[in-house]
Amino acid sequence: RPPAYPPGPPILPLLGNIISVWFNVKKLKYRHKLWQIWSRKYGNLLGLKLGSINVVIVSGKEYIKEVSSREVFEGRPDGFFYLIRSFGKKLGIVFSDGPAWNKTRRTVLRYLKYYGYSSKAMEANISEECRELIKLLEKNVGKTVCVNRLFDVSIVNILWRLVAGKRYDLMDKRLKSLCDLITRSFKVSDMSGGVLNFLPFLRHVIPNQIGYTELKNIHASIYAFLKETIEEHRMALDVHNPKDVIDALLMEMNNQKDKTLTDEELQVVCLDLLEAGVETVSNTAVFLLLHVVREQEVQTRVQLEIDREIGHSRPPKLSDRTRLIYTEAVLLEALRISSVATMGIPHMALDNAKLGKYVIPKGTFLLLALYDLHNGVHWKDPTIFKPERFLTKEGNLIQTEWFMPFGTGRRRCIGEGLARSELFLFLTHILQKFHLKLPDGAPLPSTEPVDGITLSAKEFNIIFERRF
Ligand code: HEM
Repeated sequence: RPPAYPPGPPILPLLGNIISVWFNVKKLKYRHKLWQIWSRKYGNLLGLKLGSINVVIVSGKEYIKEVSSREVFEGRPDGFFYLIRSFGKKLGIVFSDGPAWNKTRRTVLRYLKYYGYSSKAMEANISEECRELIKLLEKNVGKTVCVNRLFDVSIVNILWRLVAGKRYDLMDKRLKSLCDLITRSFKVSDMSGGVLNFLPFLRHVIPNQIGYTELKNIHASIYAFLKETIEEHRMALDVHNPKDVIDALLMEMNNQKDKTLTDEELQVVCLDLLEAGVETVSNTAVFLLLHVVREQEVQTRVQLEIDREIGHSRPPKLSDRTRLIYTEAVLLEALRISSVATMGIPHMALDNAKLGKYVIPKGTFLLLALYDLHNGVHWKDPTIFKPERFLTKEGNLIQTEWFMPFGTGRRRCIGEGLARSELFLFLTHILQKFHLKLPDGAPLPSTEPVDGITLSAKEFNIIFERRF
């Protein structure tokens, strides 16, 4: 028999699995939970049809690695949901593919590095944001602080200093509302694109109910901010002294012969960096606080390690990472247990391809089950926050292929180094100075996340107490 499409639940004409997905997600609350349950039933390659689109859920480290490493699966979906954020075209880095993606990814990385990415300047940049954040927390010592959006502006600042050469005050109203917009856009749907992707004509019938109106308005506001930023750069551009990534890309635009780099492309690149680089780190940092306030022994062990290896007279540095092994294990455990990018970013088959004993038709979306990889059967007591699982008996860090929060292969995250540095410096700066506790009588904050494009923590409060 010729190879078939991977197995899955029964497919209805026209709608495919949309109705059963809708009912089950309502019941289970999380899409990744449904994919997990169905994958256990049908296998590590779960074949679905959502509307007219084939969607395969890829589970287990072997298949996730295989899909991430084969060129034929290097595409990104071109469904309606993905393209409304980029003028109806495949632009930028995150949702483009082919030679244009490759060129843009390499160019942007080159300029990010030139302007300080992964260098000492980057460390100075993150450290400055940590100092500003500590100042803000100093003003709130002893008070009840809702921490869910605590890191947003700091994280935009770190990225924005490279991209646009500026930072904002942590209380800046415009930047805070920009961050709120990004957060809201991440809650409208999930990485599969939802109804808007699979039944896009519904936007003409029930635009509000399926999130179309909201997404359109959000993107219009974010683009207004980006256009203004780019215009300011264009007016002030000094061709002898480009100051940041936007300047460098504007110069490249002026000098190019093939006209491939357009204004729209530049705007989408900026949007990509903001969307991919802010919610992911911010939500993981908030989960970190959630876990260390819940697990007071973990918090104490990190503080003892900081006291022993760094002391109180100087701030933490990235070079301390090699000695703060337990703290590193805490970061890895937070990235594992809270896996904010539950299904990575969807890949798309660029041609018909064989995978295992099945055939994946051209145009199929492939969602990588990263949450399941990190919280599935491989891990002992996966729901328990246990940093020791990342440590050998001798106290060294364990590397495992069952852990790939940033993906793998040519489409892997370009922000891994930055994200890990940010998380390390935020956590150590905060725990060096403060003890984190819950307000009197408050219940333990829930580890149950809120669903969306990335998972986030439910609202909770912390009291920051000065340690010395
Ligand atoms: C905890 C933080 C982060 C997590 C968990 C995370 C996770 C991921 C994952 C799973 C992917 C998809 C890999 C794939 O398609 O196979 C990805 C892609 C990407 N990430 Fe991150 N990321 C984080 C932070 C960042 C930061 C700080 C930046 C900004 C510099 C960033 C920029 C990107 C970009 C541009 C892509 C698309 C790459 C491409 O399609 O070629 N991410 N990330």
